[in-house]
Amino acid sequence: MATLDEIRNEITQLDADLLALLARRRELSLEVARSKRADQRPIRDTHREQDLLVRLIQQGRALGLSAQYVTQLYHLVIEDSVLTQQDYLQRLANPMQAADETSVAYLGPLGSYSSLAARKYLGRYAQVSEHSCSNFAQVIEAVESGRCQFGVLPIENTSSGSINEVYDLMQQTSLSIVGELTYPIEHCLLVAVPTELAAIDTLYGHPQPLQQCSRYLAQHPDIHHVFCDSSSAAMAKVQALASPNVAAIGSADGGKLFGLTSIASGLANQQENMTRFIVVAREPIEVVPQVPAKTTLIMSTNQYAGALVEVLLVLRNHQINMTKLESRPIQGNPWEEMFYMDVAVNLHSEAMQRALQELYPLTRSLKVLGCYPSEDVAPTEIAPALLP
Ligand SMILES: O=C(O)C(=O)C[C@]1(C(=O)O)C=C[C@@H](O)C=C1
Repeated sequence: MATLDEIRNEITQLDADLLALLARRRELSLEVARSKRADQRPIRDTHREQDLLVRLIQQGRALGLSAQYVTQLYHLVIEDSVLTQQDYLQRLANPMQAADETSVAYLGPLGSYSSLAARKYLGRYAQVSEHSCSNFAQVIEAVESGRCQFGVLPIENTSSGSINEVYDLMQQTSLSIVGELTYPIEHCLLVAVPTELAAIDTLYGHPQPLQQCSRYLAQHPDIHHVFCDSSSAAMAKVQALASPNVAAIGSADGGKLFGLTSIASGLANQQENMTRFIVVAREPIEVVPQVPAKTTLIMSTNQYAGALVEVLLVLRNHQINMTKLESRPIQGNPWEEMFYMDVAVNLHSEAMQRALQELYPLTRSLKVLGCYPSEDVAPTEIAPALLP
């Protein structure tokens, strides 16, 4: 019988082979992207994906691998392939995004959810210079002034809803939205020294995570909450205090940067706790027709009954799918509302251009905040009839 070391050596070698194969697969998907660019075909081909998944499930079964395992694996592989192709085509169309180096501003020092999201979004750049800010307005200012190429701002959370301050800042700025990403949020109670929940009397946290964990925190009414500018500021505070009576609320990954350990996890009201971030830059980008796009609009409607309905009818008549509608008061004009809208369409598509022509006379003000690649790579489901 082989020794444990021998078996592990074989696993190590196998893993290296798997990675080399995945890297080769990625190279091939880039070749596909080049060919699709030449004949203007969309990146996504769900028929091809269905065929591929059905075949792989059959092959997997013959090897003793479950359909669920194979499907999960390949959803990930295909997502990577689609994103790699999108990124390639987008860089060709937007030379400003083709450089190896970039800079980004976000809320909170290293370890904040915004910093983790920024790192994920800019993962393909060889070098990223990071600027941490202590509020959202500073993030906007860092990009407006040209000190940073990108700003990453949270816009909505599945648990606590829209982040109004960011919507309000977007009313004022000349920046464009050039990207989006959704980042999973896992809130934990983080401590600096070994302790237990019953000993905690003070909890440091950013108001957003505290709100997202309101139900859990309501079960511990004796714990006093102290608001901080960011989750990292809360973690730094707890690290500095090094007391068994204090904790911070934040991600386990972020906590590690401050030497903190988690004593309770999964605290959010909603189990699927995700934050959607927008990425802003000084110049708008172009989204190539092969890449699914989203456009964000901000508008104020005329003050008569049914004005918003008319706007929505224009979208419906052009078969434009609205993925988000948010209203915010107009600063300085009590009782008047601004509407933010995300629509799943390219700004330069014929449908959107026609809709805009009809929307201008129906609105008092209308501004396009940006058109950017949609990050959703919805996994292809296999029609039951095709299941092997
Ligand atoms: O075959 C293609 O057209 C590809 O783009 C490659 C690929 C894949 O990774 O297998 C990726 C996206 C498509 O939706 C289908 C398949």
